[in-house]
Amino acid sequence: MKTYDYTIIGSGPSVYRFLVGMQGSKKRILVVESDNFGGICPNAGCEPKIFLEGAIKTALTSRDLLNKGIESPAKLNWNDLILEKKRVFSPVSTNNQHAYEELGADTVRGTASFVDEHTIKVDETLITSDNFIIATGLKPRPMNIPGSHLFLTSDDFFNMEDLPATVAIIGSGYVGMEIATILSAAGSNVTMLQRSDRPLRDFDSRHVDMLIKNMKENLGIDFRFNTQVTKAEKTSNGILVTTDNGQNLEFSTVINATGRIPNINALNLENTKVDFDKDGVIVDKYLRTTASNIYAIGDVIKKDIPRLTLTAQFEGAYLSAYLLGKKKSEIHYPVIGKVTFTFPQLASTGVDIDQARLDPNLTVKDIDISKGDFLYAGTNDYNAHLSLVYDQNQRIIAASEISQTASDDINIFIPIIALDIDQNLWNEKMVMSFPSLAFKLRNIL
Ligand SMILES: Cc1cc2nc3c(=O)[nH]c(=O)nc-3n(C[C@H](O)[C@H](O)[C@H](O)COP(=O)(O)OP(=O)(O)OC[C@H]3O[C@@H](n4cnc5c(N)ncnc54)[C@H](O)[C@@H]3O)c2cc1C
Ligand SMILES: NC(=O)c1ccc[n+]([C@@H]2O[C@H](COP(=O)([O-])OP(=O)(O)OC[C@H]3O[C@@H](n4cnc5c(N)ncnc54)[C@H](O)[C@@H]3O)[C@@H](O)[C@H]2O)c1
Repeated sequence: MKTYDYTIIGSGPSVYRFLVGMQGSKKRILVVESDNFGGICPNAGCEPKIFLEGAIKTALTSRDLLNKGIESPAKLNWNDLILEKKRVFSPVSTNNQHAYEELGADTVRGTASFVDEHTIKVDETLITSDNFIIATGLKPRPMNIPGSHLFLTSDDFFNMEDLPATVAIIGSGYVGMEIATILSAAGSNVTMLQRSDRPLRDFDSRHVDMLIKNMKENLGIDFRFNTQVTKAEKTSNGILVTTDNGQNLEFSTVINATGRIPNINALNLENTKVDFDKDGVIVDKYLRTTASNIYAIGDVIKKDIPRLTLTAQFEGAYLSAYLLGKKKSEIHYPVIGKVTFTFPQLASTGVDIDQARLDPNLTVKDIDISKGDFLYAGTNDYNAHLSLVYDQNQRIIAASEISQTASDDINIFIPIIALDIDQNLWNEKMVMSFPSLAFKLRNIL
């Protein structure tokens, strides 16, 4: 039986960066994947999502400019769009498997579970390894209510060949809000059923309110807050859902977007000393679990920082450097940018802006970047707004933007915060392209 130095369970973005870091080390590495190689991001997450978003954004931008220079807005054809997505993304898993092999790893398909701390079973085959790395990510949170088997998940959404006439999305987090934008732009009638009164808790609440107003007014999305679905049943026309406030609502399709939970059930962690709870595998500041030869990276670990592709990759890169002795210090996360790819987009970086508004030592500047000195800093975007947080030294420590270009604009603020760039440095060392938001910052850093 072949034995390995490192066996990795899962093959998502965290693993890709780990393998890049281990390249040339001569370590014997195995990657075990139960589903698609490359994990969620390139198969049923960020990448197919942003592919769909390209067409969606074009159509919605043209709608926004109707009678302002555009005569007939672009109309989406869902069937064509989803077929094109399938054509482009069908080779992704195989390509990733090959890429991992080219990086020096063996690969095997199957579901891994621990037999003991040095052995896993992949389907019926036993594999031994000196060390393991758990990188199994998250999976959709099941809803324990009658009829929940009728609901689709985000994985199903990416293969939905027919556009539903009416769709309910349960949960208004990142996944729910992005799917709602895409489906409503394509022509579905969308209703959001949200348990609390506040979606997207990670983002500035004022900008979230602006986003919801936009999604209601421009996309016609119906938001129902403080609403929980208590049961669902099949009807001749679709699915009838009942809510805790006594509503009976019928939809062609219902999508469960109530969050994602650590994908650890199949691992049989009970056969190891690895500690875990409902929020994930517990690791120390070196990404070591409580079993001395088992590490964990990516979305599956219990952490306070956002669960995103690039934070997962950062952990993969850190762990490879740590295991090769190139890095001895604890993991220190960099300044992180977060985006929801809605229309408009919402993006932020740095400290929590809602908290900053309550802190007497901090100043928040709210800027309408669709008007005045900032006019058309982005595109012809009539809803653009930027909030910046300054510390006592007048240095920017956070930014939040809602606009059609927020996902790119936020990247201006990441180096400003991470490298502590002040007004002098900005104006002396850099000339931004013009017209652009970056250029318009020349007087406000
Ligand atoms: C709809 C959607 C959109 C997203 N959009 C964005 C975005 O725009 N930007 C962004 O930064 N992030 C986005 N994310 C989050 C991003 O996809 C994740 O943060 C990232 O994929 C995490 O990488 P990972 O390496 O932790 O594992 P994952 O990508 O989650 O991969 C884990 C892999 O482990 C496999 N696995 C699980 N259990 C086992 C087992 N027992 N044996 C073998 N294999 C196993 C799974 O099949 C999976 O392929 C999105 C997520 C979703 C769901
Ligand atoms: N653009 C991006 O970067 C992006 C996009 C998609 C996903 N992601 C990542 O994927 C992960 C999962 O995102 P998500 O949107 O699935 O989860 P989430 O936790 O962000 O959102 C889930 C939402 O569902 C609501 N909810 C929970 N139970 C409910 C119930 N019973 N009824 C009604 N509402 C309910 C919650 O209040 C919350 O608003 C996140 O970690 C995120 O970082 C990122």
